[in-house]
Amino acid sequence: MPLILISGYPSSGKTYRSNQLVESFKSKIQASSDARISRLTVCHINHQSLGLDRHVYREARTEKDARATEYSAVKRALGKDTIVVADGLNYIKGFRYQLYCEAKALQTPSCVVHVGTPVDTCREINTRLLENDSKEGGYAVDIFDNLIYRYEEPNGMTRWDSPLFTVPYDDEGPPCQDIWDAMIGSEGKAKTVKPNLATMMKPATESDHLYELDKTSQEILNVIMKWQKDHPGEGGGELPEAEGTIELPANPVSLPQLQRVRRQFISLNRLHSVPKTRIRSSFIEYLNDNLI
Ligand SMILES: Nc1ncnc2c1ncn2[C@@H]1O[C@H](COP(=O)(O)OP(=O)(O)OP(=O)(O)O)[C@@H](O)[C@H]1O
Repeated sequence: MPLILISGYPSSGKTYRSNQLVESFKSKIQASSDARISRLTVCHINHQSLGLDRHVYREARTEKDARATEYSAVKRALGKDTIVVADGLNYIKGFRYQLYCEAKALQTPSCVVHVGTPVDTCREINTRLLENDSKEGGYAVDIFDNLIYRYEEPNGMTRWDSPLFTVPYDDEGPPCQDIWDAMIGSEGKAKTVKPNLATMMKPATESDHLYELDKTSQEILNVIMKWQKDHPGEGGGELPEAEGTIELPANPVSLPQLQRVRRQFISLNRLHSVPKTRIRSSFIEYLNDNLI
């Protein structure tokens, strides 16, 4: 069932907003006479429920383990009659992308709720929590600064961060009704999502998987660079390829920019392997999402 991915700076109020959302959804479920709705439950997954400590962010290894724990908890809960609220920093774009793929593979919708508390307010809250030695939270200052620095803000233009709901600090609550409509449907009809190429991925068995990822994505980059060279000054363009159309943005794309997206794609698909026959189309899809 649907995935609601919460994202925000450290101490921005992610749990505060998640609790509001969970309460609102529970009331809706309780009040519904539709059997498809009343059998739903809401699963709120966060550091507390997973027994994780904020110190995991001090080291790359412990942070990676914590992310893997969150990932498996979300994946497990998604398969049931459950609305999953993944309340975490979820600050890495690639991590949000992977969770989006998990939801999509189950043909269930997902959205991102960005807790848009400004940095200075987060810092004030964090300082207050630290001073009060609160059990509620508070990050060591260096960890807090580092997480702010690394935060990759959700972008509603990309498939995996959309629909995107932003909650300003002064708002009374998140737009619960809009989120409910997007995830469950205004008529209470369970929403389903069509799988796409990026989500129909199966673990690769080919031993040359990495080689293929590298080679195919480089070929696509060469096509783009050649097109840009042959069409100087032409803003944007659509390059029909055998397995998808590359949509180039109005401004020319530099090679380092393309290489960055390519590296991201390769590292994402090392974990979430795309079959050899779909590498080309998946990479085109990924480029189109990232070159806007
Ligand atoms: N919009 C808000 N209005 C009032 N209080 C808020 C708001 N946002 C956060 N708070 C308060 O700030 C404190 C920290 O909030 P919360 O624990 O939800 O942050 P968090 O982002 O989940 O933290 P963490 O990054 O540690 O998971 C809590 O005491 C919460 O009640």
